[in-house]
Amino acid sequence: MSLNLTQLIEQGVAGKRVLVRSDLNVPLEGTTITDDGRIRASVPTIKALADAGAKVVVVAHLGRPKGEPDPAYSLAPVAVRLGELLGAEVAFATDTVGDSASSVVGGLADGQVALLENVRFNAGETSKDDVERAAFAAELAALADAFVSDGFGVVHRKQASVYDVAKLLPSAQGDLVATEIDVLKRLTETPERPYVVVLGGSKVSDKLGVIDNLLGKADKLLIGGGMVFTFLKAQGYEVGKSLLEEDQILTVLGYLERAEEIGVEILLPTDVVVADSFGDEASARVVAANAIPAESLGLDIGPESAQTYAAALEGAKTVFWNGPMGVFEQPAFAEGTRAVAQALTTIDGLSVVGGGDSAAAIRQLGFADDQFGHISTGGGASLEYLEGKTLPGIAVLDEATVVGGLG
Ligand SMILES: Nc1ncnc2c1ncn2[C@@H]1O[C@H](COP(=O)(O)OP(=O)(O)O)[C@@H](O)[C@H]1O
Ligand SMILES: O=C(OP(=O)(O)O)[C@H](O)COP(=O)(O)O
Repeated sequence: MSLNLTQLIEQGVAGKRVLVRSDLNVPLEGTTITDDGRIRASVPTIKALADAGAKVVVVAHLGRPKGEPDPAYSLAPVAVRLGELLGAEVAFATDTVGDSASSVVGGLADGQVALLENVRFNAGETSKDDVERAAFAAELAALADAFVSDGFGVVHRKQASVYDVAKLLPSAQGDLVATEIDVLKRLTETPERPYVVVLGGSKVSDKLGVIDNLLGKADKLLIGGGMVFTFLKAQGYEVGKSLLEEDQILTVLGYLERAEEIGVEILLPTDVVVADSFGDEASARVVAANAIPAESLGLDIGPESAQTYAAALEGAKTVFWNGPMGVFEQPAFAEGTRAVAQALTTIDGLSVVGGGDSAAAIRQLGFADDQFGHISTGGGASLEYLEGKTLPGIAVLDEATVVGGLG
């Protein structure tokens, strides 16, 4: 069992430098943060440590820069927002493990917070070479006396600031990671029935693994978004220019057959909103799902399907939703996502929304976070957990212990 945050704090963190891995990967337009959900979710762990008198050193990534500094991916705007949410200025280091980091961390008073520049500006962070990654992790570890893993969105990544550093410092699990895992456990171990899973979005092959694992657990699976068309094709329908993963058709057929055998309902849309080209709102129109014209592409589930899906969610006691039902970024293709979100707000039980785009979608459509049971900060991480995979950033903490206090 890994150490939790309270246990670490009880070891005495006052005056100690605690490195916190948070997931502050927020959407930016220029330097404007368009959804600060991940920063908000990271605040409680950082604040608990600061309140206990620790010198808190936050390490995080933004986007996928190529292992070298790239101003477009600077965390500087995030430091400002984090400071606003904490109610105290956050010292920002303009590098991750260089002179600026040393001097900022060295200058921290007890209870103060610093944020290091984007950890992915260093090739060692994401290197596939264990030695190179460990060397970079050692540079990070040199900045701190203890480590707290709180970036749930990255616990499925075997990266230096998530995995290797936990082997070098007394390490504990942060409260955000603990909460996320608790909720996901409820989805996999003893879900209250009926249990409905809604899957959409565009990363089709990423999500098929979850279907494999959840088929035996859920009562109903509702399919939306870009996933729809691989299913329709598997059933022998034409899908025009819609998103299609040809190499997954056989896998999908297998799921459809297994679902029928074990009595799990897989719902597919009966109508679809199509357009002549991607995002062409002017040409949006509703067609039957089995009659998608060859020259058009499906960008949302249709109104009849939206109603069917909302009805299928009625009375559910457990719901997991990952991936928007359509290209919600544009009003003409947002209604399917809105209908599912609306239905989720009426669930008398546990509703979990996972995935960066799904969370952004519900906020963009005007829903409030507290209308849902839990909004996960990790899309890929929650999917991998539900697939039954071992998450490196979680597993490594089970090996880490604090022996004899923090010294
Ligand atoms: N029918 C569709 N065709 C293409 N893209 C779609 C379709 N439906 C939804 N999308 C897109 O899927 C994206 C989100 O997918 P994904 O990243 O898988 O979700 P999440 O981040 O919630 O896991 C959105 O940008 C949305 O526009
Ligand atoms: O945005 C994230 O994941 P998500 O899109 O799966 O929710 C995390 O910050 C992880 O980022 P990564 O997928 O670049 O490792």
